[in-house]
Amino acid sequence: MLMDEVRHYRASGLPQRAPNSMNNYGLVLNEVGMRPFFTALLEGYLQVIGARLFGDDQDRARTVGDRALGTDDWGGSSLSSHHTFVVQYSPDTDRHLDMHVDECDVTFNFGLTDAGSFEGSDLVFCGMLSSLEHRRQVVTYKHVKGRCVVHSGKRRHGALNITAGERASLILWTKSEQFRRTPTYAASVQEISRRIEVLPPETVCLSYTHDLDYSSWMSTTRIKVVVRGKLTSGDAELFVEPQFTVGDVAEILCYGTSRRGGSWHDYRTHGGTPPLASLMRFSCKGHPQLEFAKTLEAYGIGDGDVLDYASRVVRTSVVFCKAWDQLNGEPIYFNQRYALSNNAVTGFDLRSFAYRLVAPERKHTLGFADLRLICVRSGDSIEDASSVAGLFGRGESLLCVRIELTKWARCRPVFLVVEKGAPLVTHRGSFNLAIELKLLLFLQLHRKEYVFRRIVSFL
Ligand SMILES: O=C(O)CCC(=O)C(=O)O
Ligand SMILES: [Fe+2]
Repeated sequence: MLMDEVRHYRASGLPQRAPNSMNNYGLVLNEVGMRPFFTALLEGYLQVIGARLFGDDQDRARTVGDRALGTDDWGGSSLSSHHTFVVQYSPDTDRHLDMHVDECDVTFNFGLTDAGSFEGSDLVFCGMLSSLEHRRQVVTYKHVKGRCVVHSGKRRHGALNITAGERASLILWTKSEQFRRTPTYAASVQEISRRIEVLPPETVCLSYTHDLDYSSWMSTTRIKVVVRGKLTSGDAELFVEPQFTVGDVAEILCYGTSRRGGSWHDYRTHGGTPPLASLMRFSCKGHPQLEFAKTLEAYGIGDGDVLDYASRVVRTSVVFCKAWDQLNGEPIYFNQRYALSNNAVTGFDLRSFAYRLVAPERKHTLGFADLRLICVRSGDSIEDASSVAGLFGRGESLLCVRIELTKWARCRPVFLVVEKGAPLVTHRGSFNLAIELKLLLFLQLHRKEYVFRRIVSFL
């Protein structure tokens, strides 16, 4: 019945937003008139359970049956508010949920789908946020319809890929405002330094969104796919991480080699034009002309991950962004991308490109000679004859290039040069995902294929 309501609401066209910052599919039930019902559920039933499992020393049970519970006080004795939503997964929408902790103190997660109607999508629980073992696996759970999993919001968890069918869960994130004001709370949500982890993290507990060291732990095994006779520039090699889906790689090739062909999603749902990649043939392990899917199957390629995807496939390039303010502030909009396809790109190429970007805005008042590029790190002017690849400092993954106009105006376009492939950039002591990776991550999560097509090109 609840799922019927969710479907009806979603079909109604009434306003709705994503259930939380990580799930895109589902519905916030509190926002469609159901808050009072779930408040009653919390007050009538769940508070008691919260107190027994995560309450103060008087309320908290020490054992369940003859097993030690081993939980701590997470404000379960005074749970007072809730954020209640439904999340949904399917192979074509949200496929998985990256490792995370919740924005709450105690989470109640009810399975809404028959276990037989989906495959995969197990919930994986790892350690507590502030423990040395927070990236070690503790238990894996397969949802059962009608059964509720109760866990501390601060336990690291995530959902594995769903490989078939659909799954939905009803989730109540509950909070204790009272507990949040205590010093115990402040101490227990301190993230521990990665440096003092005793055992190395387990891959399944790594988060590509939250772990700065994610890529360094991921498998480096990769295969080489050679694309023959499809590119005007000749044969090309593509390195592929084992986690890639067939679709991920096919899409890259598809976008890189041709703008023709439909999207995988439309093709699977409605038929019509197949994606170009499905018509392509590849060579692998000495077998020429293998169908793409077969090539990757031969290597047991699994599911994809966008950071490695970006780091292995989309190589160094120059991203032109405009920002009116701080150099490392959020750029106001994404403007244009210049692919550094080889080491031969020179300062002159960059300046010509920059000129094409700036000139239309300055009407006809800007001559080519009015424009100079400055490497922000060194403060040096970039000479026309210099190699752009050589501008990256050792180990540096972000290089800012400022455009200077001899006739200076208030608005200064700022150009960022990003070496894709390094998910992190350090600038003035802060860590950030490189802009392109943020975009890729966003696009991967939101599956905005039309935008994706515009920014990813095969080098
Ligand atoms: O997929 C699930 O059941 C868990 C979802 C979850 O962890 C969350 O929304 O916080
Ligand atoms: Fe969660």
